[in-house]
Order: sequence, then structure tokens, then C-alpha cells
Amino acid sequence: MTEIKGLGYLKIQTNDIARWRTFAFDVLGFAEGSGPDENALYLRMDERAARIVVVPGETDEVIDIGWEVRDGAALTRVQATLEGAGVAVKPLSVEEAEARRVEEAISFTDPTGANVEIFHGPVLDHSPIVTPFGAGFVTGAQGLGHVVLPTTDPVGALDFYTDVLGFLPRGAMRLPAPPEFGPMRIRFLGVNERHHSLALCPAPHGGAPGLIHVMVEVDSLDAVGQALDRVIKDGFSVSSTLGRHTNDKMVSFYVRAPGGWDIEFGTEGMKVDETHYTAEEITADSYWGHDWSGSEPLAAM
Ligand SMILES: Cc1ccc(O)c(O)c1CC[C@@H]1C(=O)CC[C@]2(C)C(=O)CC[C@@H]12
Ligand SMILES: [Fe+2]
Repeated sequence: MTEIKGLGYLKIQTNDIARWRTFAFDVLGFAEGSGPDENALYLRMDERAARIVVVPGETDEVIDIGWEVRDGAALTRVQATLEGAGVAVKPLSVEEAEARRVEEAISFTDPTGANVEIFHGPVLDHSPIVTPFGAGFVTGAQGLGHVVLPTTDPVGALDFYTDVLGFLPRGAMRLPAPPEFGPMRIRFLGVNERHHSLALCPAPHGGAPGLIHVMVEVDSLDAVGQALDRVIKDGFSVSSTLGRHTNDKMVSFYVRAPGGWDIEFGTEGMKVDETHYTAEEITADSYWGHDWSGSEPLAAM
């Protein structure tokens, strides 16, 4: 079993912070959180000070992906496991951990090239969470949502996340590929009741943004529909129409974030009971909907 309890936080860099502010607060309906950097956007979803931090910069890319463990002892065990697997691990300084509003964290580069952090002891903000349109985000024991990372080494990335970090396979879907490549699969991986907290997608990857999409879940279908209305009204690009996925049963749409990757905004995700679950291969991404034909090309990854 894995020490990892859930996807804890994300830090994202953008070269259009003004558009991101509109996107986060006026369109998607995150609450405004707080943090030390006055130029950053702090997207609050729950009692954490911020779940997603967006910082201004030259390029659009994912800066850190933070995975949460139970406590300091668990962090020490994960660090030893990583070092035993030959991964170069760097403990964050007290100042760096403070900036992330966590007690302690370590960082390393995963096989997809992403900067991954493992942390414990998130600092809470007990002020009432007031989202601009009244949506409630589904986090808690399921973590903040899921991330889909591009990888040119799908086998190495899957082996790392399952064998080293103990992520659980939660099924796959074949992608169209020339026969000489053999079957190519997007792999779904979980660490808690959320069907997948991570997916690994075979795709070219040459640096930024290093991210295909981030999924956040809300607690009502109306909140999804209302967010979709605002996306269209404000002229953001709908990458995929509303649909229901066959694996996690989530009803969602995808919208292009400033920066060339997508936010998946969904509801009604299933909860996996590990006593009965086996990893299955889906043969369609959705029961209905999820029309990607209007999608703008992904940024050069
Ligand atoms: C298939 C699926 C199940 C559950 C999810 O949360 C989910 O995001 C997906 C879709 C994954 C995948 C993607 O993100 C990039 C574009 C892809 C490859 C497609 O064109 C179809 C499936 C899509
Ligand atoms: Fe997704």
C-alpha cells in the first residue's frame, strides 16, 4: 500500500496572470485564498490556504505537483524508498516549506520530467470558504482532483509510480497508434477512493507545459453547468463538451486554461472500494458527450 494519501497542491506558472485571475475566480469559481506572494493567485477549494497557486512567469508550465503523506514518519519512509530506488531527493528548506504552507516537504524529478514534491502537515485556514458562485469543491480524503501528465516513457513512468511510490493501477484505455508501436495506453492511477489522482498519457513532451489537464470536482451538476455557461460567455475555449466518463463515471467538460492545457470541471465521480476493485481496460472514454472536435491544439509539450 502506498504512503501517499492524495494530490495535495499544484503550483502553475503563466505568462498571462490577468487572464488567469478572471479564469480562476470569475469563470471557474474558486475562492480567493491567501499566501505570501502578492503577485501570485491563491485558489482555495477547502480549509487549506490554497490548493492551486498560479504564479506569473515567462512560460506556461507546471512548477510543482505536491502529494500528501500522513505525517513526518511517512515522509521519512518515502524519502528512504526513493533514495533506495536511486532517485535524487532534495529536502525543501524551512522557508520553502513555509511558502507552500506545509510543515515539511521533499522534491525530486519524476520520469515524466515533472517536479514532484511529497509533503506533510498542511496549514489550515479556518475562515469560512466563500466561493463566488456558491459551488462546493469535493476534496477531503479524495485530494484536490487529478492531474494528467504527458510522457514519452509510459512504461518507465508507470513502473515508477506503481513500484516505487505504490500508486494503484486503476485501469487503462488504448490510444490509436501505428501497429509497430504496439498497444499504447493511457494509464489511470489512484491512491485513495478517487478513481484516479494521476493519469499518464503517452505524448510528446519537450518541457512546458508538462501537463495535459487538471481535474477539479464540484458537488452538484448545476455547478458544472453554470461554470460551463460562464466559460462560453467569457469566450474561453471549450476543449471538450459535457460528457460522462466510462471509468470514473464523472460528468465533466474541459476548458482550455490560459497556457495551452485544460481544466476538467466535473461532478459525480465514483468512489472506488478497493475490496472489490480490479483494474479494467475501457474501450471508449465516455458513455455520451465529450466531443473533442472543437479543441484547440495542445501547446507544444
Ligand atoms: C478517458 C478519460 C477518463 C477519465 C478522465 O478523467 C479523463 O480525463 C479521460 C480522458 C483522457 C484523455 C485526455 O485527457 C487527453 C485527450 C484524450 C486522449 C482524448 O482525446 C480522449 C481521451 C482523452
Ligand atoms: Fe481527467
